[in-house]
Amino acid sequence: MTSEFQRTPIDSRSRERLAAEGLRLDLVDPGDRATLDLWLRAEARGFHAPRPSEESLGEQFAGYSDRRTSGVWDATAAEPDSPVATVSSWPAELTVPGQRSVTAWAISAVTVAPTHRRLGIARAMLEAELRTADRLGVPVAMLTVSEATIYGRFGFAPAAMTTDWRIDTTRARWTGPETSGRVQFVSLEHLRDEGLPIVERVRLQTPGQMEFGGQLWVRLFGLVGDDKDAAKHLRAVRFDDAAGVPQGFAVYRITESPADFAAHTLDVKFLVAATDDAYAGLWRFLLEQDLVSELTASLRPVDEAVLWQVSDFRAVRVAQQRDHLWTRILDVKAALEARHYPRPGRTVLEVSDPLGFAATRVLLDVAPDGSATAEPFDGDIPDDAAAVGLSVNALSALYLGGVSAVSLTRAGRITELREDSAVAVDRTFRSPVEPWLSIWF
Ligand SMILES: CC(=O)SCCNC(=O)CCNC(=O)[C@H](O)C(C)(C)COP(=O)(O)OP(=O)(O)OC[C@H]1O[C@@H](n2cnc3c(N)ncnc32)[C@H](O)[C@@H]1OP(=O)(O)O
Repeated sequence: MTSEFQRTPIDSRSRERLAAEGLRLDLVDPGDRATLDLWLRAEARGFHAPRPSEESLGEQFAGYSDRRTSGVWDATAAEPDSPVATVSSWPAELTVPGQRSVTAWAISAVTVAPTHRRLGIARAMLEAELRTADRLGVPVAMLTVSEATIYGRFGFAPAAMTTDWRIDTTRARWTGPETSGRVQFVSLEHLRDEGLPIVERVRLQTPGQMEFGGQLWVRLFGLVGDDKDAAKHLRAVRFDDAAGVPQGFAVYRITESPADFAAHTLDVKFLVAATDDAYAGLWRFLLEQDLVSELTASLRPVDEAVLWQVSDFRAVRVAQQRDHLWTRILDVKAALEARHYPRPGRTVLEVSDPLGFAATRVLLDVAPDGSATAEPFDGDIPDDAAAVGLSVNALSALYLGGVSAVSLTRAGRITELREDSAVAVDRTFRSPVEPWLSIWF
């Protein structure tokens, strides 16, 4: 059974634009295994990944049953049934400030074959995705990106950042709280079957987290696709509270140091904790492993609390900090009204959008309970309102509450239409919880 978003016809403007180049933009029927196999092979090639095995193709076929999958075909190619470009998308709940969520159009698997690059194929596919989401009434689009140079031109901006941490465990003595629960080993299969409810339980706590399951979930444990060899090295632990209720888990890999058997590296692949106790218990366990001298943890929050739970601040270093989740507002009113705001106030936002979706002027009016209305507004700026002009990119960067309006103003990305409005916008938009997304999609 396919859903409406999968059945919605392919965008006619992009289809016609590519047809004029002799190319066919089309949907892949999720039940058509042969076509999806060719699509998956093209996608793997597009990301310079190895050719997928038959087993992996079979597993991915199941995983794509709940996605909208599109491709571009060139009838003049040597193998005309193989797509020369791929993209897939689906609606997913994205957490926004105030422990709420908004439906967002997740876009993934954007590839164009090297033989067909820079002909405007990606632009046609991306614009088609945005128009399709808009037509379906989805107010925000989102993606995680291979390169930070591609998606700004389509109105996207980074809204949640991430940090890769590197910890010298010989210096990082535990000074955090004692916990009352216990950590125990579980199998990867156990986590696959039992772990997702814990992830779901905490999803609304952090802006930027998204609803996920299926392939994106099992992929974390290397239990699908051609990563099964690598999964042999993974270990999983679960934290149970004093009452025996599972409250978190971690998946990690230890790599032996060839030079020194007491200097292994522990790499944290995924860690989720529903309570502070679980967080402390899992981190302490990971930091106190014998024969390990270094811990690495990638795709973690920029404000990782473990920094404050060890004896030596400088034992914890940032290996890398970068953009991670990019968002793109399509419907300003619906997007802004979906989240909550930390304090009441009024703001006039003049939003520009070269692609048209979000070009508007609204009055954002935040009530004392943090809820807001964002009505189209063409009057004079009210005396008590802040007012700024900004692109849809800048508004999308602000959306999850992790990017500073003051910084964007200093950078020339926001124009104050009334003095000191940047500070006021910051007070309105900033989230007390730093946005973070814990997966790639
Ligand atoms: C959400 C995700 O899936 S992220 C993954 C993105 N995919 C990859 O990184 C896989 C490898 N790369 C590719 O497959 C392709 O090079 C793509 C998809 C990035 C671009 O496809 P193309 O069809 O060549 O892009 P297209 O010709 O439509 O270009 C669109 C615009 O983006 C620009 N652009 C395209 N690729 C890049 C790039 N890698 N870096 C910067 N700009 C780029 C073009 O200059 C063009 O700009 P303009 O329209 O403003 O003049």
